[in-house]
Amino acid sequence: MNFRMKQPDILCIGSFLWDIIGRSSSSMRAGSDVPGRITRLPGGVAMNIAMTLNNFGLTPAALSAVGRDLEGDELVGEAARLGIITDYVYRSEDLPTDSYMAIEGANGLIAAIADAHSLEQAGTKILRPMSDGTLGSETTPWSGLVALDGNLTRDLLADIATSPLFAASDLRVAPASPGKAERLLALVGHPSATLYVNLEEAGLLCQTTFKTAQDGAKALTERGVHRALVTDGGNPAAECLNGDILTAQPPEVLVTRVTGAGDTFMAAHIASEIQGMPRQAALERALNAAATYVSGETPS
Ligand SMILES: Nc1ncnc2c1ncn2[C@@H]1O[C@H](COP(=O)(O)OP(=O)(O)O)[C@@H](O)[C@H]1O
Ligand SMILES: O=c1[nH]cc([C@@H]2O[C@H](COP(=O)(O)O)[C@@H](O)[C@H]2O)c(=O)[nH]1
Repeated sequence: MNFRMKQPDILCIGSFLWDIIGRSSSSMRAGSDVPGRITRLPGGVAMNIAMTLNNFGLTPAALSAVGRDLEGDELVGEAARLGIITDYVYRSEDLPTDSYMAIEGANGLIAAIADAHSLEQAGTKILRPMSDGTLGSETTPWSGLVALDGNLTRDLLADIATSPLFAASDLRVAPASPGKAERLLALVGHPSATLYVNLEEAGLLCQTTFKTAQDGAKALTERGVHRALVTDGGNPAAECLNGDILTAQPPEVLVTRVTGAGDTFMAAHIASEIQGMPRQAALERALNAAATYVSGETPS
């Protein structure tokens, strides 16, 4: 087997796009026009998860839609440079590479727009390598890990929930944003999916608000989610599987960044389970890794 044909440890399905982030040290509001810095970084939830899994020593493969434009070439090149397998990405002739734009002031995120239209329009084409025999087929489906993000349309998520292509996979699912959290309702009732959500997203999925991660995880599984992991910032997180609830408290840290905390938690949890850690130990390691990340260091 040559290097290019390296078998992935996990398929990351969802958004691979460019994040364009404008940051200013001034406090901002709607209509502000202030000096600051504008950066462009690889982003999209599936890309963020893939990058973090890579930091934990895993080899992820991307399943996504990326345009055959300059932005797409650069994005695929950057992902490959970071160690992500990009051979299975659907490169569209007519759809542009997606992007996400956010404005952050001294007073936090002012607003963001996610333009994931190409991913949405490409639909099932992004899954072709799972059906044409490259990574699997209906008769011999992919039987490893899958990290799925909630940027896919609700219809495609509903197809995935019943598709024979995913019947043997260990499906780990993350919402794309609180605004898209409800799309994950398509996976309620799936026999083996694990959902990774924060407390707000747990509430959105259950059309209520929860006081603790424990309540959120319990309610999600009672509604038909196979396994739920719910985080709550610096407060205890919970995992519920078959009515059995585990909780653990993240260590106290000085917070210097929060964007990406949930992705770090999910990637560290998946990596810990691949290494054979039992449930409580995997939960604790993931909480430690995410706390280390928010404190400004790079966990591994
Ligand atoms: N203030 C904090 N102190 C310690 N750990 C934190 C803090 N905020 C986040 N974390 C870590 O990041 C994880 C995910 O954070 P959370 O805010 O719940 O998710 P999201 O980033 O998805 O909103 C937490 O479970 C914890 O491990
Ligand atoms: O509808 C979406 N919103 C946000 C993201 C991604 O999520 C990250 C920022 O989200 P947060 O601030 O919640 O960490 C960015 O990388 C962005 O590309 C996405 O894929 N889809």
